[in-house]
Amino acid sequence: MSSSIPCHLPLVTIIGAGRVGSTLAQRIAEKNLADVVLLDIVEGMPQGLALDLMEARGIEIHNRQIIGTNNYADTAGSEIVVITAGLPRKPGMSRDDLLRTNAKIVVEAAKNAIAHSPNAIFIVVTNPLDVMTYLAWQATGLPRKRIMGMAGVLDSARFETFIALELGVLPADVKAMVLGSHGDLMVPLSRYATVNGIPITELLDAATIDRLVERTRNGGAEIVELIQTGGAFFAPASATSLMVESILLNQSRLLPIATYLQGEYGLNDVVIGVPCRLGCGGIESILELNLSDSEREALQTSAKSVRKNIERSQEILAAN
Ligand SMILES: NC(=O)C1=CN([C@@H]2O[C@H](COP(=O)(O)OP(=O)(O)OC[C@H]3O[C@@H](n4cnc5c(N)ncnc54)[C@H](O)[C@@H]3O)[C@@H](O)[C@H]2O)C=CC1
Ligand SMILES: O=C([O-])CC(=O)C(=O)O
Repeated sequence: MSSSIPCHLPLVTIIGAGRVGSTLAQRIAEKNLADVVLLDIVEGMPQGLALDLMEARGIEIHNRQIIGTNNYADTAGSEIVVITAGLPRKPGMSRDDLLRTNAKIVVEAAKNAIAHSPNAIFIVVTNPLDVMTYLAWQATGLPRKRIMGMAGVLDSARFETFIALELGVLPADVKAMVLGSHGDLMVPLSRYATVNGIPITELLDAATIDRLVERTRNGGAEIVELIQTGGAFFAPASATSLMVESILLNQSRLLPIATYLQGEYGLNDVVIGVPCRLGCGGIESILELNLSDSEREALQTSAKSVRKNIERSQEILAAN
């Protein structure tokens, strides 16, 4: 019997089978979104994790393939490549302290992956996020719509969580956006945060909102201090899987995404989080919000610090 229905299922490669990468593999497979290749430099580890995830399929009731590997040839033809390879920070460190170690890892991963999946859309997760996304963009030579960083979805989810906890409401009823870099200089937009359409400025006083904004800015470090041996991974994996889903299902969701700017928000040649529509071709458009003077200034300050670290990264890579 012949059929014209293609048998090909989407393939997502995750480079770095650590805590974020392996949890993301689980999310993607259990949501039935795609088959997954989990790649790491450590031999045996991605193979073991993949086998473990495969053995759960009957119980979780899905039939996605999960392959563990140390060989980029196994990633060939991926629709999406997610880069989570690299060190996480330890207590007392900033994300920027990871620049020296992670720059080379991300550039190598991006080059190897694009060689086998020239049509893929790339999502970078490794920290420091905005600089690593810039380096992956440089290394692959991809058009900016096909390479982006995950941070804003996570930072916004944290802000929404803290608002929901404060008000005692369902987290899914809270909508907020955090723009800017993935660091202390991120820009949570309180003015645009709502609970089912009601601005939070109607529900919380200014001092409380400031406290929640500060907790959001410190959201990653709060978890690093508690876990001690690494950073957050459940919510980061959820945030990344939401981006993967928006691409694979062509949902055109409007999400804060770290993207290469060419004049938007008055910024050039820098990667930073701004609202983007995300669909099957990648970033379909960038939304330029009307920002207040202080919000615009905060975004400029945030971009300035990313730019400084991009310059540092170029020196580090040139010296290697
Ligand atoms: N953008 C964001 O919002 C977030 C970013 N992160 C970042 O994601 C990265 C990964 O975090 P975790 O999964 O917690 O760390 P982890 O240490 O659990 O996993 C990292 C994995 O990368 C692998 N790796 C190292 N060099 C590699 C290479 N050259 N090729 C392939 N794999 C390689 C390691 O063997 C390890 O398995 C860190 O840089 C962390 O800071 C984590 C959470 C949120
Ligand atoms: O804080 C970290 O190092 C990991 C991360 O980026 C986050 O959880 O936001």
